[in-house]
Amino acid sequence: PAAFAQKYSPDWTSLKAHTVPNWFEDAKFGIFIHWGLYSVPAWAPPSGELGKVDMSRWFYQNAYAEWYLNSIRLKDSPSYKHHVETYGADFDYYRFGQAFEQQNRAWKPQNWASLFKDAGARYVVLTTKHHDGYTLWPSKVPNPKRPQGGINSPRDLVGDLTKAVRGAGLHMGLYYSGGLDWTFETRPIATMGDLRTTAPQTEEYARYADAHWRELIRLYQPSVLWNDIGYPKLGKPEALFADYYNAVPEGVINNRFSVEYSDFTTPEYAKYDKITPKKWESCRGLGFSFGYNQVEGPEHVIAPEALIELLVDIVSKNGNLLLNIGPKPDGTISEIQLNRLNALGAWLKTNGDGIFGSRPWVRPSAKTTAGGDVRFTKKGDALYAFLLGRAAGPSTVVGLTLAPGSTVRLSGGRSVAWKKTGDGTTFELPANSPAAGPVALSITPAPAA
Ligand SMILES: CC(C)[C@@H]1NC[C@@H](O)[C@H](O)[C@@H]1O
Repeated sequence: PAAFAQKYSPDWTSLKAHTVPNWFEDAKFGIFIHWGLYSVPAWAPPSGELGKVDMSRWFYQNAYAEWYLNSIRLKDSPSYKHHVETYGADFDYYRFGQAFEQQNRAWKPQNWASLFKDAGARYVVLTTKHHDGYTLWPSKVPNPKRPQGGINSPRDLVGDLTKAVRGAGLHMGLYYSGGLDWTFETRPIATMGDLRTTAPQTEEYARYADAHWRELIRLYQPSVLWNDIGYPKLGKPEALFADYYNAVPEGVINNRFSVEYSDFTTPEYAKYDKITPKKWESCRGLGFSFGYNQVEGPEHVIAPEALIELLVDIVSKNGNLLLNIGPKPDGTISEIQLNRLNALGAWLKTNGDGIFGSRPWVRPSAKTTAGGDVRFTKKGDALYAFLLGRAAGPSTVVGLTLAPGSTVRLSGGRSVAWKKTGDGTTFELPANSPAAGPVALSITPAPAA
């Protein structure tokens, strides 16, 4: 057979012909995984969510446990104090590699794949190289700054998880820190300005990062290229993108190569407040960190109900939620993280019909006369209305008008009586609200507006 036509050429005009594939539009919910050497110390001051801590202090009290190496380079940080007390001032960060590699030998990736599938996730994104430069696959690309090695996992953690995730019917995406690599640049980052000036821009690093992305695409054909913190100016993203799409036509590329083209944007610990036509994906940890942080407790972790409502809100506005899990070095996941995944999975098992495969309606939200929040999605001939905040009994959605004879059902099929009122439509909900999460109503036919 003729070779596949190389549909994409290395120029923005050609690349802009790529459209977001349905699988990513339909997926709505993915699992991010931050796993690496930082998972061994697993320590950061839980100072607060990104965006809620003054940036002049953020780097000194960095809540991101995956930033441990940078944090201990700042000698007046709580992390440095912890490091000296726990490991000693002379303990080099990369020595955590021994514990990480020893402990993850017992890891069974299929346990993660089943857990994420049961949680309702449709795709997974794993860190392949975070800012510390350690690769979670046995890369054949030599690191010129680490001739002594110790910077590549001997076990193909990326390949093992990719195989298990695909075996469970989920898509597999890969994260790569293209913008920062602390084996190429050892100066600490204390300000946003440092973030820019410590991004390696040498030809040597550009070749290294490009070779890494190409190796990852060749070995794993990832469905998502989740680059982070930009890309070296001497890198050739247009060529990388064209080669990627020609190899993985249903692939998607995020906006953190910081070039003029992407398939989706990536608000971090943030979400948009209205329907945003360009596809977007909101990412966050369950607590304040992406890497596992052993000192995070329930007071730092999003509550189950808030997590479910977060997903519904994001989906009503054309987004996906990429929810992070930070595993321990041996691959086990903390109880509180499991608890949140199970809560989300339980709600989605009953109410996921209006989430997966849905698209935004003409407007994302409404209020009830009791002041409750409502979110909408559309799927086929049905409008889905999600009544947040444990709605129960007669509930009136303001400004919503149904066609005469419309059918309204609760998830699971029980029909719901409704009537037109002056303010909108009153639904006779069950007297007791569900265990956790919004009441989901399907309304057919979907009102026009
Ligand atoms: C959203 C997530 C991928 C975060 N991006 C910025 C990083 O500095 C941070 O550690 C984390 O990876």
